[in-house]
Amino acid sequence: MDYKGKIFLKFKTSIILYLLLGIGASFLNSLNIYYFQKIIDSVKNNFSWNFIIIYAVSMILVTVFSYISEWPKSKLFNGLYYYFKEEALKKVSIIDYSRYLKIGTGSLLQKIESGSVAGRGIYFNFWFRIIRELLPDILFNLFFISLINIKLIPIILIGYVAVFATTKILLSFLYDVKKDILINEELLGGTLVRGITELVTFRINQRYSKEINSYQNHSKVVVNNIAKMTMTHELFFTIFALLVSLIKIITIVLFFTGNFTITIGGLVGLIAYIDKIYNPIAIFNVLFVQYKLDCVSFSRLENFFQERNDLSLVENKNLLSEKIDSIAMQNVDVKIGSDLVLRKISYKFEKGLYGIVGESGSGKSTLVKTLLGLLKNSHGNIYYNEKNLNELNLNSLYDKIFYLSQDVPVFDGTLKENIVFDKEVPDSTVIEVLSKCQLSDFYNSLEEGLETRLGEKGSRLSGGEKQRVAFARLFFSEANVIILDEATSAMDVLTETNLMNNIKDIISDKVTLIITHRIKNLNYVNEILCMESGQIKESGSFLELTRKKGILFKLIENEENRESTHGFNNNNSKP
Ligand SMILES: Nc1ncnc2c1ncn2[C@@H]1O[C@H](COP(=O)(O)OP(=O)(O)OP(=O)(O)O)[C@@H](O)[C@H]1O
Repeated sequence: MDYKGKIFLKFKTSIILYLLLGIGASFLNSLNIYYFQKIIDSVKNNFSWNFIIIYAVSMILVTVFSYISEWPKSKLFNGLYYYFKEEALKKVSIIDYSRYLKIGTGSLLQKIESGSVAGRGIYFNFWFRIIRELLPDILFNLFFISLINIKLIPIILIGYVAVFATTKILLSFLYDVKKDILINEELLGGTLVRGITELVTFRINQRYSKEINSYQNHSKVVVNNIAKMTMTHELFFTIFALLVSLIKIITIVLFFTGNFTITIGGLVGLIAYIDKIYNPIAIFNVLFVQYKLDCVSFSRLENFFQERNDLSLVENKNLLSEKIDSIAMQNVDVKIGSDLVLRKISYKFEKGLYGIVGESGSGKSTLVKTLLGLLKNSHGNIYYNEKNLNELNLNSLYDKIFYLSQDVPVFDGTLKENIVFDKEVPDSTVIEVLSKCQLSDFYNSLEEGLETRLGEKGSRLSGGEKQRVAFARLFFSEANVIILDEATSAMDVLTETNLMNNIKDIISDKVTLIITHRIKNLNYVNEILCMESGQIKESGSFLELTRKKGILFKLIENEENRESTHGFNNNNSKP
């Protein structure tokens, strides 16, 4: 992806203004010195007001340019940083789901943060600075020095080589130190985020002392290296200042020994130019070290930008405009990495209720994620009505699917937002739905009612309450495929039964798939699919399968054993 072109188009006005103002200020600064030396010389000869006016105007303009520059500078500095993050968010919206799983959220967040800072560094701190400041400073200063005495140019150029070579040696050391700092800072970031997000796990497993120790070790390395880096920087600028002073002294000596002819004003101007002319070289070397490091961080973000997209979201044009009456899977295989997780699945779902059961890891969620188009089948075909899923535009499919995953189902918004999203719905209707979802008591306990914020990942709700809030969405959905992946797992059996009774009317005339580990009460579904090792091993009605005494029967037995082992049937054991 060509970011240079994209960035230029997005920030065209700010970039042009910022560069032109920088080039203009550089020119005016050099012009200013030139006229200063002219003023000094004119004192002895014939004094000229013109020189003073140009000198004054150039000084005033530099200040004005510098003030105006703050506008594009601020826009570019912040804009570039947020631009890369926005691009990352756009990428997440279309990335192939299996690639997203592979990268991992924590690592992705870190890549986006450090990549955005590095991307800004590459364009704003390196390229823009070279174009608006360093190159113009060199060219304009050389030009005006040549006006004072053209013979000085070769001497200045020799000085350039000396400054460049000396500073380069020091900076190779600086690069290694900075690289070490970056690596340890990333580790520090990772440890801190983990420590904050995993409070319960780490506290109960008494892991914090180990985490804090590891944090201290990395922070010690960072602090020491920053001190080393500061000293190298200072050494660098000290040596640079010494070199420039040496060049200035040589120039003055050459002048007084009569080795080249120049006016007093010319000498003053020359000394001022020498002060400025080597700065860009020194600054370039320092910037280049950071640029190389930024390129490493940015390339990680670029790799993410180049990850495979889900073409069904991006390119497929086939829309699913009609209602979904059936989903047919024909000989479907699904691989995650190199593992074959679903094998030869053939099944046709029609309007009605389907229970999907099986031991943990048997492939239930994978089956559902494949039907949702998140995971891609490596073999076989899936048809929604008669349309092949792999040729459908997924967004047109998602308009017709209601899905509750087993992950946290609510977000940090108000109770009402969590249920209706952006739809305009009267509060009274939402409150009615809350009662159907067994949430009346919960709702009545809220001081701010529907406007109550649920907190990050619904932190102020119990597990079962979160799931019931998510269920309430179903009453406002127009989907005709309903997929519930362990969506009632955190509810007690009575609440689950009442809730399922209340939604039965909504779900029974649709294609409804219910994944659950609570099997013995699953007699209300039309058909049950039993999965084992990524295959559908058994299917049929609850009665048929229990009579058959096959997998379903065994699963129910296991469930009952689990319950009695964990004392869930306490009532039975009471005298
Ligand atoms: N992101 C992943 N990377 C690698 N393997 C995975 C991934 N997700 C699932 N799997 C593997 O695929 C298999 C099926 O997992 P799946 O989540 O579909 O099982 P499940 O039947 O839904 O289990 P559970 O009842 O515990 O939720 C498992 O062996 C699991 O380890």
